[in-house]
Amino acid sequence: MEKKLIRENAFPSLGLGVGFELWMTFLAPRMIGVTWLLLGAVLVLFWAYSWWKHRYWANQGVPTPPVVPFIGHAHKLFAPDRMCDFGREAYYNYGGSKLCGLYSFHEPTLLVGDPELMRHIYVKDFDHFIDRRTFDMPSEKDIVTANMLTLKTGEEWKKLRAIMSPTFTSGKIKGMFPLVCEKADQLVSFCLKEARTKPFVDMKYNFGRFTLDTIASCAFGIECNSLVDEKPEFAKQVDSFFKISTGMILKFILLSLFPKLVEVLNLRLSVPATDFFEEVVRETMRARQSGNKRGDFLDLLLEAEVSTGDAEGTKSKEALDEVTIISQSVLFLVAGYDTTASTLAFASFLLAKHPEIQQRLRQEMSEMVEEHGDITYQGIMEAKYLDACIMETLRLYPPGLFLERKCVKEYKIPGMDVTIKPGMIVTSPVYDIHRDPKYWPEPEVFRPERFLPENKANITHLTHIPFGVGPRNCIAMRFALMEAKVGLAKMLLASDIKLAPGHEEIKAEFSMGLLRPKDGVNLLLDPLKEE
Ligand code: HEM
Repeated sequence: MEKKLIRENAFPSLGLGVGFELWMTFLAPRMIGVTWLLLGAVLVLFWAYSWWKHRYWANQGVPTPPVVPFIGHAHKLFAPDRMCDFGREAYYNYGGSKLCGLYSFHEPTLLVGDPELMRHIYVKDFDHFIDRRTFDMPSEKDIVTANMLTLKTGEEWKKLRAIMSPTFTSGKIKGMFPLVCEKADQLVSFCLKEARTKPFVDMKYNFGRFTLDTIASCAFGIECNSLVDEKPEFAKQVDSFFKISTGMILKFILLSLFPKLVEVLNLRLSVPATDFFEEVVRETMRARQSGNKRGDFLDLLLEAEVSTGDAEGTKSKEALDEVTIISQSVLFLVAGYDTTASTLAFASFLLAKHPEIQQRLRQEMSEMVEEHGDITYQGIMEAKYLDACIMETLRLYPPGLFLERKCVKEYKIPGMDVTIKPGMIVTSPVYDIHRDPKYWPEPEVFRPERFLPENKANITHLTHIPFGVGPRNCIAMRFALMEAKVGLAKMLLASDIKLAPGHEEIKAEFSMGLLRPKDGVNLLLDPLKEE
């Protein structure tokens, strides 16, 4: 009776009466039970679906690290700080040194570390793997990023790459040499000035200013003055490209899972600093169109706007649109900045840690100056120990941790029963290959001699790949090497580089596929000449 009263009081105005009581007493618990049962069934079905999806590699006899239902390995692949450790685990423990299957949620991807297999994928059968991963960037705000060469696909990529490649012919690089030397001299003065007033010099910061000023000057004739201005605006803006926020990672996860939602929400995926560089390039283009030609990268793109002629000999304009030109220009400024600066920073740290190697390199530089009268293009190109030191630095610290290609035509891996389907991503773990004791005895040791001409025959083909592999490798490799060599040679001739107390070890940051020094590279500089 008491129970009944309470129920009636609880629903006084609804007038639910006896029927409701019946429902509450007998049917509701059953309904709840049925709902749980249905939910459980859906979950089991979804789990079974996930399990079946994650059988993809096992069915082809390809090893995989343990998978987590539904997410596969995405929690490790998308976590910037875990990605590298996971790559190493897959490389050494799950067959990645040959090939290993991974899952980004339910999407199978392949990790290929075997040099012979890489030769097939990246070089010989490149027409099956011409693209990299693409992102649908529907927002107008991302148009500059979406049109960069790095994201271009198929024929469009081929055409654009052919237009951009002549930027770095031997003749053009030689022509840029005096400009690079000028910027390197500014770098040396700036560093020595800092050495007089500060307890140590942050070489990552300073090399970053040097590489930014150099690429801006060589490719566009823009003077950034990052080594002269107190508060260099260019440098501040370019730095923001390399600060990866949680928001950005979440946006990319959203993009890979729900591209339509990103489109509906009109989310911006590119870094806001892109707008700053877009404006700089627009201004420079306006100056060029009024007649100032330099024969540099920007001119190449602008001239490609008016290339003519088809098979029948009819004149046709094949213009590069303005957005395409701006996109490649912004890409060059950003790509030309961090990679070379990190290489130089790591090299100077390694030389500070190994004074005997530093001394041998300085000796080679002094002999070059004695022979040629100054640092010359020919002298730099012929300096074998300098080349070996840069190559060994790039082996230990390759700025790009992974290479990546997207399959565009079904591909059967030679000699194996494994098929790669169109759309599948193939990656290669550069960092792990570079430190694999199978290819590099005592891999953790900085030993430039490995790259001297007499020892080069001992290096297995495609086990030293800091600039990538095949027709889609780094477009600016020869320029980057020349720039790094000039910067390092000038620094060594001007100053002894030493470890700073409390900064004897270097911390590296493995972030979104890029390897960079963490928290700068702080060193002591001891000038070799009276100032
Ligand atoms: C030490 C310096 C550098 C290193 C280690 C480096 C490394 C790389 C790597 C690993 C790739 C991908 C290659 C592949 O997928 O096979 C790449 C691509 C690229 N790099 Fe570099 N890079 C450096 C300097 C530069 C500079 C100075 C520029 C521009 C001025 C530049 C522009 C590019 C561009 C545009 C691509 C995309 C090529 C394409 O998709 O066709 N890089 N770089």
